[in-house]
Amino acid sequence: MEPSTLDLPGTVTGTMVVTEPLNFWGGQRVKPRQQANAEPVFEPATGRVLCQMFPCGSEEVDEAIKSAHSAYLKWSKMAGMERARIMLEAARIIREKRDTIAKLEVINNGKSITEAVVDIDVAWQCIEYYAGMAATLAGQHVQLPGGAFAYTRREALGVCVGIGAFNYPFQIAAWKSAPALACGNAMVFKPSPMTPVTAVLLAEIYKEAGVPEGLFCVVQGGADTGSLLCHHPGVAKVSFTGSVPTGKKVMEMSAKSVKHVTLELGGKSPLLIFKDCELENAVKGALMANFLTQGQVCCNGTRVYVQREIMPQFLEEVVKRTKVIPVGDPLLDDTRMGALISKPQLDKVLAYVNQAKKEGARVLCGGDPFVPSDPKLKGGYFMSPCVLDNCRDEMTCVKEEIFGPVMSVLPFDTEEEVIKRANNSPFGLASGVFTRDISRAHRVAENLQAGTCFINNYNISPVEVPFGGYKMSGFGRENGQVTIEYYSQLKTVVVEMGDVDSLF
Ligand SMILES: NC(=O)C1=CN([C@@H]2O[C@H](COP(=O)(O)OP(=O)(O)OC[C@H]3O[C@@H](n4cnc5c(N)ncnc54)[C@H](O)[C@@H]3O)[C@@H](O)[C@H]2O)C=CC1
Ligand SMILES: C[N+](C)(C)CCCC(=O)O
Repeated sequence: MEPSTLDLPGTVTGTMVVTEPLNFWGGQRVKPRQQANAEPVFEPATGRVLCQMFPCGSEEVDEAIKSAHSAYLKWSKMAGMERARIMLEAARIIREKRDTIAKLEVINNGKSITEAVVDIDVAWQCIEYYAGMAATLAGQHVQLPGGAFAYTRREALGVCVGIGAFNYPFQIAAWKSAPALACGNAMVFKPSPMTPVTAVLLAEIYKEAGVPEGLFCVVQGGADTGSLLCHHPGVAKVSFTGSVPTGKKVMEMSAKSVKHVTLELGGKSPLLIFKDCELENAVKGALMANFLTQGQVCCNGTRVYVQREIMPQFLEEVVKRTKVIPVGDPLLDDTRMGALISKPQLDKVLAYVNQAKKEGARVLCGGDPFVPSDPKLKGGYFMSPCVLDNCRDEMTCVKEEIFGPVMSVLPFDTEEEVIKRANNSPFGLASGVFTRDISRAHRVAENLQAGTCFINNYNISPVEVPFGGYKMSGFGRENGQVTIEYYSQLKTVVVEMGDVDSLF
C-alpha cells in the first residue's frame, strides 16, 4: 500500500485523501476499469470528499469471482490446522495494526475512535475464534446393519459473497469472512459504497498472513454491483447485512439459482426496565442500547419501556447523562459521539424527531443538528443525542427504525402487558431486560420474540455467542459455533460392505 494511507500517526480529522485503488483480487489492489459512475465518499466529521468510489461492473465482478474460485480450490483442500495457522497470523497482524485500521475506520465512518478500536478488537477476536474452530470440523460415523456404515463430511460451499452495511465496515467484513474461511470457502466482499476504505486492508492482511491469492477479494460498488454478485452463477452463498428492503431483494435474487442466504437486517428492539432494577445500571444500559455509533446500530434497544413507578428517576438520570455525551471530533480520545454517516441520513433522523414532536412526543434533550466549535467540523453530520418522552406504541418513532441517536421512552405497568407490546413489531433482532428478579429475567427472555435477549446489560457481543434475527430482522446467524453450519454443507457417504440386494 502507498505510504499515504498507512502513514497515519500524525493524521488529524480533515486531512486525509485516499487515492489508492480499493478493489482487491488476484492477491493485489486492482485499479477500477472505468472511471464512469464514480461516487464521492465523504468524511462524515467534515463533509469533505475523502475519495472516489468506482463501482465494479460485470467484468470486474467476474474476475474477482474467478480469482476467489481458484483460491477456494486450494484452500478447501488444506488441512484445517493449516487454515487455522494462517488465520491466527491474520488476527495477529490486525492486532498489530489496530490503531491504524481504527483511525481509517473513524475517518471514513464518523464513529468515535474509542468505539472503532473496540470494533477492530472484535474483528481480530472473531478471526481468532474461527481459526480455533477450523481444525475441529468433522462429520459423524453411523453404523448400519450388516456391517455397512455411513459417514458425513462437513464440506465448504465454494465462493461466498459478503455484502456489508456502513456502520461496522471492518468488523462486518471480519464477521463474514472468518467463519467462511475457517470452513474452507473463499469470499468476495462488497462494502457499503459509503465506507469503501477499510475492507481492502483486511484483504491485504489475509494475503500477508499467507492465504492463497484471491481467497478474500473486495469489489466496490452499490446496488448494481451487489446485484451482479447475487445473480452470479459462480457464487454459492450470500451473507448480507443491511436494511430489510434490500435484504428481501438479495433473497429474491439468490433464489433464482438457489444460493444459500444469511440475512442480518434491521430492528426496533425493546428494552424492558422493571422497577426492581439496579437503576444506575439500567440507565447505563439504555445509553449503550441507543447511542453507540451515533445510534446507527441494527440491534439497538430503541423502544425503552420503563415501569411507571420509576419513570421520573429514570428520565432524570438518562437525560442528565445524555446531555453530557461529548459530541465532536471523532479522532479525539475524549469524544464519545461522532458524526452520522451522511447528510441524507442526518436529515432523515432529524425528520423522525420532528415527526415524533408532531405526533405528541416530548423532546427531553437533543434532536438538533450540532455544530462543533472547531471550524474544520462545520460541515460535519453531527446531531445532539435525543431522548423522547410521552411516546405511545403507535407513533412512527416507536414503530420504525430511525438509525440515529434517538431513544423513545414508554411507560408500562405489568410484565404481561409489556411483553405483549414489546413483541408487537415485525422486527425481532434483539431485546433486553433490567431486573433484579432472576425468575422474571429468564421468563421475559423466554417470552420475547428476538434473536438475542440481554439481561442486565445491552449491546455486548462477544464473538463466542450467536447473533442474528427473528421475524423480519433476518435469519441465519453470525458468530458462535453454529455459524459453521451456515458456511458449510454436509455430505453423506454410504458404504456397503456386503452384496447389493437388488429389487430388479
Ligand atoms: N442486522 C444487522 O446486522 C445490521 C442491519 N443494518 C441495517 O442496514 C440499514 C442501514 O444500512 P445501509 O448500508 O444503508 O443498508 P442498505 O440495505 O441500503 O445497504 C446495505 C448493503 O447492500 C448493498 N445493496 C443495496 N442495494 C442492493 C441490491 N439491490 N442488491 C445487492 N446489494 C445491494 C449496499 O450497497 C450495501 O453494501 C439499517 O436499516 C440497519 O437496520 C445495518 C447494520 C447491521
Ligand atoms: C457490535 N454491535 C453489537 C454493537 C453491533 C453489531 C451489529 C451491527 O452490525 O450493527
